[in-house]
Amino acid sequence: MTSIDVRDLSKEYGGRRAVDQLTFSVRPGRVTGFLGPNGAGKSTTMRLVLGLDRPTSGTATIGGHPYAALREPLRRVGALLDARAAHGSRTARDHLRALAASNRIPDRRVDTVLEETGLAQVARRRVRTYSLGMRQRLGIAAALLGDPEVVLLDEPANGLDPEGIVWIRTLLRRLAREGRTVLVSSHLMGETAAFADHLVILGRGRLLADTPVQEFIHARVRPHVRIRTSEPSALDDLLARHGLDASPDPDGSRTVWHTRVDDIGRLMSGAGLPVLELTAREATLEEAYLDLTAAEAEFTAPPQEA
Ligand SMILES: Nc1ncnc2c1ncn2[C@@H]1O[C@H](COP(=O)(O)OP(=O)(O)OP(=O)(O)O)[C@@H](O)[C@H]1O
Repeated sequence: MTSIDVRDLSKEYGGRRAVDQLTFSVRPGRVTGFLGPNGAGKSTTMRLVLGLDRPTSGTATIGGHPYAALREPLRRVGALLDARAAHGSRTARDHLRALAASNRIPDRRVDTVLEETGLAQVARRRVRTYSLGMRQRLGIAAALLGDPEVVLLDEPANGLDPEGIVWIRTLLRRLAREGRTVLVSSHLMGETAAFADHLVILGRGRLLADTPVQEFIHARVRPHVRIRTSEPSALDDLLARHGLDASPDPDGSRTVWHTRVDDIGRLMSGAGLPVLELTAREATLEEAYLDLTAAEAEFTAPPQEA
């Protein structure tokens, strides 16, 4: 089983730290979502892992070895960094065949990944005629070509239509189920929550969180229930009597924190209060992420202009 291990990794560009003393591991058999605001250092970290850039200090290894030391790297690690990387004048099929030939990957893999990424019907068209979503699929096809144990994808859902987004989610889940190590950056919180088991979150080049998705959400967002009744003041009295923390919403409903619909429902029916609405609010990854990044902004000085 192959992990990605990042240890004390730093990268400076002209004295500015894009990646700052980063340490984390990406484990096999799960999808790790790689999150952080624009400029947080996600792409730089991926490039360092892939040996496309040299660290200022620290190490990034795959299965204990730097990428540059891997034999037949495409058979070990597949990556999508920039969907524009393919030559526009080539057909998708020729692009993949050239990649396969230079990495001693059997030609039959080309047809397999074209099928897998839904490009088989358009494989003989030149890449320059492709939409962004089709290029994205081609980049993913190239990443999967060597049947690698480790897959790194930088914003793979970029440009995909709703059907493509469902497809990528299913693909990522399958890759993890097959025991592969999958690191995926994204700005789409709803999507990340749908495909990721684990999160690594960066802010200004530093590690902010390395945690299972569910633990992260539950630690940062309180569960709550929304209630609407025709007798709001009686409801307020009832909630206060039971020591429940409630806040009024603009439409007259109440949000009650740290509680469940079953408990509130029982309480209201016991008190004979009419229930017009009673809804459990599931905490979302977006809420938890925004809570983390807001806390981070509060405790970090703004960057100095040069
Ligand atoms: N080749 C480079 N030369 C100079 N600065 C760079 C270079 N590559 C990245 N940076 C800087 O490093 C920082 C991190 O950028 P990076 O692209 O890694 O962030 P990111 O988290 O991937 O952002 P996004 O979500 O916008 O893709 C940014 O301030 C960026 O301007």
